[in-house]
Amino acid sequence: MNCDDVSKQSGLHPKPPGLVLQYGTAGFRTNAKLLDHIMFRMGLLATLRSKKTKATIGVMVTASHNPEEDNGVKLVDPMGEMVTPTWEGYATQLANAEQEDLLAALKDIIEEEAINMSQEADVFVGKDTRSSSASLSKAVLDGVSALGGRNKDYGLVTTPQLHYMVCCQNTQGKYGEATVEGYYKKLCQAFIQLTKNASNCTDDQKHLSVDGANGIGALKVREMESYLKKELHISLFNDGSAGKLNHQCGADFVKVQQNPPTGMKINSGERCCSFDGDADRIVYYYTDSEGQFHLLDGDKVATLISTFLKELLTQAGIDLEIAVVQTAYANGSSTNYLEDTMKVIVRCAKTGVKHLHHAAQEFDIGVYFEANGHGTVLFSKAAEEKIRQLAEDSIADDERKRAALLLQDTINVINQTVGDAISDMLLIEAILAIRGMTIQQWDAIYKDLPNRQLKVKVSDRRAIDTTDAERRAVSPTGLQEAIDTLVKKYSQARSFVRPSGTEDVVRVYAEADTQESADALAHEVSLAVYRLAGGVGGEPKPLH
Ligand SMILES: CC(=O)N[C@H]1[C@@H](OP(=O)(O)O)O[C@H](CO)[C@@H](O)[C@@H]1O
Ligand SMILES: [Mg+2]
Repeated sequence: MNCDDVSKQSGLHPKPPGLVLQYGTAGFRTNAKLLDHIMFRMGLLATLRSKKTKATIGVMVTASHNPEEDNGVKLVDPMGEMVTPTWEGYATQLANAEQEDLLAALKDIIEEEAINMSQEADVFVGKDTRSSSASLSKAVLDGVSALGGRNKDYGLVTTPQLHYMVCCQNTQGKYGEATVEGYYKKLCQAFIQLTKNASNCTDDQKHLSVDGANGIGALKVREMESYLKKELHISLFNDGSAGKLNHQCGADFVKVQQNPPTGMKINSGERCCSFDGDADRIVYYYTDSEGQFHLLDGDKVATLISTFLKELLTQAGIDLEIAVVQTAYANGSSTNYLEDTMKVIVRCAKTGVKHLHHAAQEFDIGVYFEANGHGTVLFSKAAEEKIRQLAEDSIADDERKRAALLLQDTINVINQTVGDAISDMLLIEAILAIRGMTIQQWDAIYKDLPNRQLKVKVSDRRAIDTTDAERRAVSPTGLQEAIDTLVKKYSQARSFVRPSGTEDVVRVYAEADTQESADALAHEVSLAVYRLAGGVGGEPKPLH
C-alpha cells in the first residue's frame, strides 16, 4: 500500500470528526452532505475486497427510495450478490475511523484478511440520478485509484444493472455480456421468446403504465424500449423531466400509502406499476370502476411467479424443490395461500435482500420477495442443468419440451443477482400474457388482509432487539407482552415491531380482518413502542 497516496487522497475527502454511521440493511444511507468520506473509503474497501476475492467488485451510489437529499452506497460481491456480513463490519469500521486513524484501520483489515496488496483489483461503479451522485461516485473512484485499483465507471445505471455487470464480468461472460446493451438484449430476447407462447394477445393486453419514480428506472426503460420490438407498449410517467425523485410517487410511496402515485394518468381497470428510486423494486396496481385502488405487492408477485413455475415444472415432469422466501411483512393471506393451497415451502427471513437471497439459495428454485416488491428467483446450477437437458432432448414429448423451453426463457429474463424492477416487470408481463390473465384475475388469487405500517421515533432504536426472523421483540422488557395482549383484541390479527436499518425509526406492522382494526392495532402498538422504548416527540396519534 502506498501510504502517502492514501493519506494525500483521503485528505481531500475528510471525515467530519465524531460522525458515526452504520452499514445498514442496504449499505450506508443518510443526507448526501455527510457522505463524501464514506464514498472515498468504500472505494478503498472495494479495492481490498477485489484483491481478496481476485474478482471484480461493484460499488453503487444510491439511496433507493429515500428522499432526493439523501444518498448512500452499497457494495456488490463477485457473483452480483450483496457484500458478505464480515465485510459489512469492515465497512462500518472504516467509515467511522477518524481521519488520523484511517491508515491504521486499513492496515487492520489487510492483516485480518491476509490480503496480498500486489494482487490486481477491479471495481465497477454505478450511480443513480440524484444530483449528489456525480460527485459522490467521483469520490469512490478516487478511493479505488488511491489503492492502485482499476475502475470501470458505468455512470447512470439501475442498482440491479450494476449487480448484473459484476456477475457477467466474474463469470467471463457466461451470465451475459457486461454492458447495458448486453443486459437489454438478453432480457428482451427472452421476453420476446416467452410472449411467442401467448396466443391472441391484443394491443390492449400489451399495454402497461409505468411510474418511474422520477429516477434512473425511467431513463433505463426508455433506453430499453427499442429492444422490446413493440411486444410491450409502455406509457411512462414520472420520468424525471419535471417531478422530484420518489416524491409522492414510486414503489415505496405506493406500497406504504396504499394509494396511486401522483403524476400518472390511470384509467380504470388498466395495469400499472411503480419502480423505486434505483429500480430494484416493483409493485403493480389498478383502480376498479368504483375508483377503488387495488395494490398487487411483492407477495402477489411471488405468488404469480411461483404458480407459473410450479405449473411448468409439472408439465415438464421435472422434479425440483421450489420454495418462496418472505419476510415478516408478508401479508398473512399470501403465506396461507402459498402453504395451504399451492403447497409450496415457505420460509421467513429477516428484512433485507441479503437475508432472503441467502435463504433462497438453499432450494432448487427459490422465489424471494419482500412485500414492498424487492425480489427475484434463484435457480440452482443443478436445476438449470436439468431444464437445459430436457430442452435439448430430441426424443422428449412435445408438451414436456415446450415447458422446458419456457422455463429456459424464464431463466433468461430473470436477473438472478438481485431484485430488479425491469426484469421482474418483463417476467410478470410475460406470465400474464402467456396465461391470458388480467390484473383483476391475478389480484383475485387471494385477498390481502387489511394492514398498516407506521413509524415511531425513539431516542435510540437499538433499544429494540428482535428474534424469530424479527417477528418477536426480546427487548425492551414488556414490549412483546404488550403486543401479544393487543393482538388478542382483534380477529385474524398479527403485529410486530423492528428497528429500521435505513431510517432512524422503529417500524410497526399490523394486520387484521378489517382496515379499522389493522389501523387501530398499529396505533396501539405504536403507543406501546413509544412508552416502552423511549419515544421522542409527541405521542403517536390515532389514524382516524
Ligand atoms: C419494511 C420495509 O419495506 N423495509 C425496507 C427498508 O428496510 P428497513 O430496514 O425496514 O428500513 O429498506 C430496505 C432497503 O431497500 C428494504 O430491503 C426493506 O424491505
Ligand atoms: Mg431500491
